[in-house]
Amino acid sequence: MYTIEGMRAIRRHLHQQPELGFEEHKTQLFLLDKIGEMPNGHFRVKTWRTGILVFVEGFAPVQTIGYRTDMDGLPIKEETGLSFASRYDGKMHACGHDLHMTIAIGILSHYAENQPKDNLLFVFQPAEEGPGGAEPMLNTDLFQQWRPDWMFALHIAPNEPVGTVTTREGLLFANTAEFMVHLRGKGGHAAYPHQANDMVVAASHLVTQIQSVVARRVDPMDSAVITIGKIESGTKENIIAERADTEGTIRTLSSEAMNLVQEHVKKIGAGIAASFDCDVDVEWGSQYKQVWNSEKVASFMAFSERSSDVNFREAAMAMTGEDFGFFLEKIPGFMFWLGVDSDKGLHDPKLNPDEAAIPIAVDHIIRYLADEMK
Ligand SMILES: CC(=O)N[C@@H](CCC[C@H](N)C(=O)O)C(=O)O
Repeated sequence: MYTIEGMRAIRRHLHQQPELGFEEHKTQLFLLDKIGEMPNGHFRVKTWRTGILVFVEGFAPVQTIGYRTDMDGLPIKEETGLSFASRYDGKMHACGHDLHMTIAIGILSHYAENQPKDNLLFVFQPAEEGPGGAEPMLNTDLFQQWRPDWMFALHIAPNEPVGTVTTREGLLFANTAEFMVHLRGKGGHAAYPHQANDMVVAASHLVTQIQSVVARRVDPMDSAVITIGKIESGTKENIIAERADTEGTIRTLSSEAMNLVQEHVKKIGAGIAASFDCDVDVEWGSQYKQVWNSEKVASFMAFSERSSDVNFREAAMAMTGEDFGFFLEKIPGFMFWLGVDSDKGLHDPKLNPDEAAIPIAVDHIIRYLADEMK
């Protein structure tokens, strides 16, 4: 089994080579190497696109338990200044997937040397940040052939101290929908706005009106967030822009609120097109199902509560998204947060999770699985 130093080296290697969704080729090769180095007579290893499935045969199986990690990095320029910072300009493991993968490898290395009683399925899933690897992976014959009876996963929590584990029954993470709005008008000279059709002004109205959907359309007892994370428009201060392109994401606690918000984004797009006499095209990207923890989480919560190696607290719902929700829609299971104590949060260029959380998670999960396989 990997030592703490061994796991740290794996994490740092992965951290240096972040790859975007479905481009995790080097990550896949590196993980396959690590899996290949383990005593693996009872492992069956298959790849799917840039992902990996490892089926660990139990010696007296009555169930198959799945454990999933995501693999991709984000298009963020790292600013941590760490000696092992990303070597790929403009890409960073800023959502902790380097730790997630390391923890999965750490657990797997234990079962390489200690054949489990039940079957285990380790799911190394690509493209969590987009366009979404969970849903297509779930639908493969390969996954269905090894389909677990239940499964679980973790996500790092920068705002929680190391040693803290939190989760809850029911909704943990929100429904999400990415959207892109493309506005097309007529460019021109800054001094002659009446001869042009300014897409900077149209996009500004669009962004402001979209924010009013949450304030004035969603039931305040429900909840939603719309973030426009990107606007691209214009070339120079004295040229009226003929085009503007925006990208955003919608987060809701209920699927009803998601339908309502999407309808209103479309209506606002049509309204902007009419009032600014321009073309507006609303395009939808990845849409993730909520992460809904089944009753299965109760045994993990009870185990964590009585464990002296972690501090357990019940989690609040979060507006983060996770395509692990697609697995949980079809297979009972749960996700939990793992404290990594970073003063910078997820998707921040200075995110710096404390690596001390890695062996704590590995040990906690191995002991939990031992309890579940009794
Ligand atoms: C845990 C986390 O940060 N997850 C991402 C998931 C991205 C979903 C999708 N790309 C979208 O933006 O809708 C998150 O941003 O919450």
